[in-house]
Amino acid sequence: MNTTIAFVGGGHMTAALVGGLVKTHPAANIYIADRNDGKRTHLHTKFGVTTVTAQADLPANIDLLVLSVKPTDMQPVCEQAQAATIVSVAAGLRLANMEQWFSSPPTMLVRAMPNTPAAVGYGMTACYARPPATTSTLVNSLFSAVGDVVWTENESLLDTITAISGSGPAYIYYFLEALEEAAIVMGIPPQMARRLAIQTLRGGGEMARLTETTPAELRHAVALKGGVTERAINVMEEKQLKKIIKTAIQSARTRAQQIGDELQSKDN
Ligand SMILES: NC(=O)C1=CN([C@@H]2O[C@H](COP(=O)(O)OP(=O)(O)OC[C@H]3O[C@@H](n4cnc5c(N)ncnc54)[C@H](O)[C@@H]3O)[C@@H](O)[C@H]2O)C=CC1
Ligand SMILES: O=C(O)[C@@H]1CCC=N1
Repeated sequence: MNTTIAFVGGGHMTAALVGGLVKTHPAANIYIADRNDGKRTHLHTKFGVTTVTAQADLPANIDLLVLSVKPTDMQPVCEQAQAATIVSVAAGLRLANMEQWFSSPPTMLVRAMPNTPAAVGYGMTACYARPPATTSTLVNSLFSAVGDVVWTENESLLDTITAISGSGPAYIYYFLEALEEAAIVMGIPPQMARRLAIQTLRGGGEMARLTETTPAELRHAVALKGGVTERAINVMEEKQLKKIIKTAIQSARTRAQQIGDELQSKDN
């Protein structure tokens, strides 16, 4: 992918995308605008990319512009944005809303929801394009360089996807914290506890990915009747852990929808 890619916003999500991208894409073709000095220094030092203070200082010949600021900071960024293909990774913000903000509308506008494991090539990104049912090869190559990509023709699904795979890494880290803390409380040395927890999560995920077996069947193959694991699963069932997780995810989806509503009502 020998294209010029620029990012507005050099925060967590951009750092993750660029971290994955530089493994296959020349750093010389990546530009990042961020008003924060520390973020610019960090990104330049770590990845060798070019950083600028203001969006207006980005080069004119950008093939792909990724807008990666907080949803509430998007309007002035869109007003200044100039590129044939523009991608927003902002949670909640709807494309119909964004379209009203461009003084120079792009030919292809995409709303994407990536996640931070893009940094290590294991990202998951969902995309929706305007006009609907179109896809962009350029945008697809950006996100497939850092993981898996799906396209949807239904923009509202992106709010749900945000709560599943956009936020999902945080749920996984939370579970990891719990696994690790349980191990330490029961006497395992901290370093070993982390290793046990991470490799178990990694192995479980990889096995679920590589086999045809369903997650429930994989679970039953571990939780033997009358055995050890069954006791733990029973406690999780009694405490309705699945219900808690589903309620939590619905709450995250509601927040994504709220962000979209708030930005829309600000515009009307
Ligand atoms: N952090 C995550 O896991 C994910 C974040 N997102 C989305 O990505 C976007 C960025 O999120 P983060 O990187 O986590 O936020 P962040 O707060 O870490 O980074 C935002 C950056 O934008 C910069 N900025 C704001 N306005 C600017 C402007 N006009 N010109 C130049 N720089 C400007 C800030 O200085 C900051 O460094 C958000 O819209 C969020 O919804 C999407 C998926 C996952
Ligand atoms: O929490 C957030 O708002 C962003 C969107 C998905 C993950 N982080």
